[in-house]
Amino acid sequence: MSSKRCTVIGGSGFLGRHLVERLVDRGYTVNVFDIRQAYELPGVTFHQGDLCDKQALLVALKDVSIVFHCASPAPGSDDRALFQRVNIDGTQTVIQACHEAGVQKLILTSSASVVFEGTDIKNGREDLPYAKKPIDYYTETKIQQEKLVLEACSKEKGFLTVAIRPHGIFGPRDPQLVPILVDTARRGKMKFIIGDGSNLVDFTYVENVVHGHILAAEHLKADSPLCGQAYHITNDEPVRFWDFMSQILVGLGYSAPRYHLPYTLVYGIALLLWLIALVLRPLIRIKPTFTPMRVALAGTHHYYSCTRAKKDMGYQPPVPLQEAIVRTVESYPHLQKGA
Ligand SMILES: NC(=O)C1=CN([C@@H]2O[C@H](COP(=O)(O)OP(=O)(O)OC[C@H]3O[C@@H](n4cnc5c(N)ncnc54)[C@H](O)[C@@H]3O)[C@@H](O)[C@H]2O)C=CC1
Ligand SMILES: CC(C)CCC[C@@H](C)[C@H]1CC[C@H]2C3=C(CC[C@]12C)[C@@]1(C)CCC(=O)C[C@@H]1CC3
Repeated sequence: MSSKRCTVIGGSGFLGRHLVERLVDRGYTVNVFDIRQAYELPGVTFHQGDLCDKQALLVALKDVSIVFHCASPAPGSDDRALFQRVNIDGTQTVIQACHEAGVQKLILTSSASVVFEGTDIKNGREDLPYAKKPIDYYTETKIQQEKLVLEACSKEKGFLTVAIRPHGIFGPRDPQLVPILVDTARRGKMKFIIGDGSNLVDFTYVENVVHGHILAAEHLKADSPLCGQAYHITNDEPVRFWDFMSQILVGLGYSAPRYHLPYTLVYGIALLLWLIALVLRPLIRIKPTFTPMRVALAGTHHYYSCTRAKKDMGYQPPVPLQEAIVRTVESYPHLQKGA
């Protein structure tokens, strides 16, 4: 079995597709497994299916030595059953399928948010405890998913696992950060800064996240420290949340937010709206823009140390933040003001 044959579960998604493209450039033979096929690429074989379906997975894992698992329901969803089914039950199925197919390495895309409880994290390391009160169902199931994958690591069985924890991924084709930001600005709701605007956050360029995944796959060996460990992968350049948002907005021709609102007030209102939406759900479906989760992310410090990734796999972010912002803004001409 060639060590350069791999399957990317979730390979039609934002991160997954960037990962697939880079793997192909590096001479890997790549299968994509996803519930949807979003594109075609020479040399890439697509397998459409649900990762909860072991038989479908086994076809995509045949003769493969590395599996990257970067599929998840969208974090913004409030469908608890879906998160449980895909992130927990589905990940268990992925692990079983890897065993049956003789896969040697499983690289999970986890999230730095597994330790975030809505309060400040400054230069957080991987040994911070998992959040006892995760901020949403997404985070709750990402914690369980990461535990499952790391516990499955077994040198005896020849099955090695590692978890990559990126934070705030952005870049070309991201369906989330820039589109939500622009939509909010177009509706005239990006006028306010939540809190004093000094909170530092990690935003990580997608190519740097891809680089971290490939380094992890190539350094994961029975005698390496990576086995069964989690690694933060960030741009290693914490930035003020509101400076980052303003740079993207101004780059696309919109005004930067200017007026300050107290964090506790906005968080309280977001919580109230969330409760109202919950009560009214049987009658009408309301999706507030400022959810408690988004307000917490916008108003607190949350940045992480990637010292462990530097030490164990020689990680350095290849694309600096300012260049990443320019590339991202240029990649969304259709979201420019007036377009
Ligand atoms: N976007 C971000 O800022 C961050 C994302 N992550 C993690 O990175 C990973 C990739 O995220 P994105 O690329 O942003 O999301 P995405 O939504 O663009 O991609 C996820 C892919 O998973 C596929 N998928 C979902 N359910 C599936 C199922 N049952 N079976 C097969 N495929 C399924 C989707 O069709 C999609 O193509 C996720 O695991 C996410 O939790 C972690 C930290 C930050
Ligand atoms: C309306 C504005 C106050 C905020 C607009 C931007 C947000 C959409 C994004 C800012 C931080 C982002 C983020 C994530 C999703 C998009 C943001 C909320 C994640 C929740 C995605 C999944 C993760 O694992 C963690 C990310 C943290 C940062």
